[in-house]
Amino acid sequence: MRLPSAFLTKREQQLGEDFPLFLQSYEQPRASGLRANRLKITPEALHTLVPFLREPVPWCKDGFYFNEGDTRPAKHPYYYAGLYYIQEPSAMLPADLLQAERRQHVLDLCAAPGGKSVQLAAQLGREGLLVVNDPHPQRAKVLLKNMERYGVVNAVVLNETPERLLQAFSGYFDKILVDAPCSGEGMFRKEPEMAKEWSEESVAKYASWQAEILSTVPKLLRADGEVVYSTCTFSEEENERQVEGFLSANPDFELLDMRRLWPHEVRGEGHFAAKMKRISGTHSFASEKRRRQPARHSLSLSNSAHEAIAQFSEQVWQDAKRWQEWLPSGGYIVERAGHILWEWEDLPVLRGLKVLRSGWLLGMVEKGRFRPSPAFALGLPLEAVQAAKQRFELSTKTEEERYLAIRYLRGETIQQEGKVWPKGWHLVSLEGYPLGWAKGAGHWLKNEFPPGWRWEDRDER
Ligand SMILES: C[S@@+](CC[C@H](N)C(=O)[O-])C[C@H]1O[C@@H](n2cnc3c(N)ncnc32)[C@H](O)[C@@H]1O
Repeated sequence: MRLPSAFLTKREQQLGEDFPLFLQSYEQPRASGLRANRLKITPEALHTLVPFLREPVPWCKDGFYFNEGDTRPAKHPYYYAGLYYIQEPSAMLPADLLQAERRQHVLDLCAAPGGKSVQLAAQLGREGLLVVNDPHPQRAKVLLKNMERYGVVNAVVLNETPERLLQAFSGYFDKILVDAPCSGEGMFRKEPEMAKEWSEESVAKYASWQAEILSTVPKLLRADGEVVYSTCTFSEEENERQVEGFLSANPDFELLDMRRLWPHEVRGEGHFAAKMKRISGTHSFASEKRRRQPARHSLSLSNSAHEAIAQFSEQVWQDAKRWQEWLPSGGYIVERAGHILWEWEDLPVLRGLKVLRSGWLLGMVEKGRFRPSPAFALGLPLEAVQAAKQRFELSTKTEEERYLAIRYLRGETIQQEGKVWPKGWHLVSLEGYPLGWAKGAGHWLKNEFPPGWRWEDRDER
């Protein structure tokens, strides 16, 4: 691979006698990894279920290596059920360093496509609020899709600049991840095109953007809150210098931890992460920004919406009220223009912000009928799958079964000899994990797996 000479000179100055080892790392195959999605499955259970996992990633308890040559993990029905996220191993470091805790307010400021957001969501569990943001409109859409695919129910997805978040979230967050846009020097082995675009000017340009993004953090973070700043680049200007600049501009913060992963020292492409904590000050969320909320667990639904969901719940679970059991605690149901959502109770007023999603989209009420969203299925806990009476269970145990699962994921209508499906909604699951919806129509099962989410390789069997 041809690397820019100014880039090599900089690394030589930075690494000294380790520089030849660094250079040699470009001749090694790159490391590939995936991470168990704890919202669905433990790493131990995933390891038993999936044959292609290799050793654990040392700095991430949910991560594993896999060999690119053996398999394509993105072409497995388990991937569609959100059981794992394919992630470059060193990219697993920053969220593990931040460690979100139950009931916290967490912000992923530069979040798309959402690898670290899913990781933070799993740490948070179904309690607390995860705000994920990306200012790039198309990337924010991918971020939303990933939140839904991975069963994250307590995320707010925004498409904003950091500065504009202040109007709603000043002093609101316990933890913030700033996985900043960077010159991507750690991506050259994976995407050699990036090496061609690299220049000293681009490093300087990113460094100035990073400082600007970081400058909003103190205003968004509460007293004694923590921030992790990370990049997938090597330059000191984008890493240590940013941390130094941040700490000198904000003397109420201290450095808790700072780590670098180098590709010649670990199996990974390289990453930088620094954790800082606010040690003094009284910065706090202005309570007047809280919304006037209905009581906890309350259902502020119109009668017609209530009836429509009850009818749907009776079809799937044979009980009109059963659907409410699957909602996390600490939130409430809202209805907006026919959209039914579960939202976290502590959400501030979002007026004026570009909101792609403000919680768990359960579905829509159209002409008096409830249409469940794909996100509703994928966010359901496993008990909800077990309890479903109208359920279409798929498997990957035999070739035939695996092929049927792929046919569902491709969006095909399902017909099976001698099989009759009662009318109404059926929850589709894969070995007990929720996957989507289908509609019974006698000898047919109409596929409701959404077009943008489908298995695309037509030749795959
Ligand atoms: C390194 S990527 C984030 C990767 C992501 N954290 C993940 O793990 O999947 C950086 C992101 O920052 C976004 N970005 C660019 N300018 C930004 C800004 N001024 N403020 C916040 N995010 C920005 C980019 O659109 C990009 O999606």
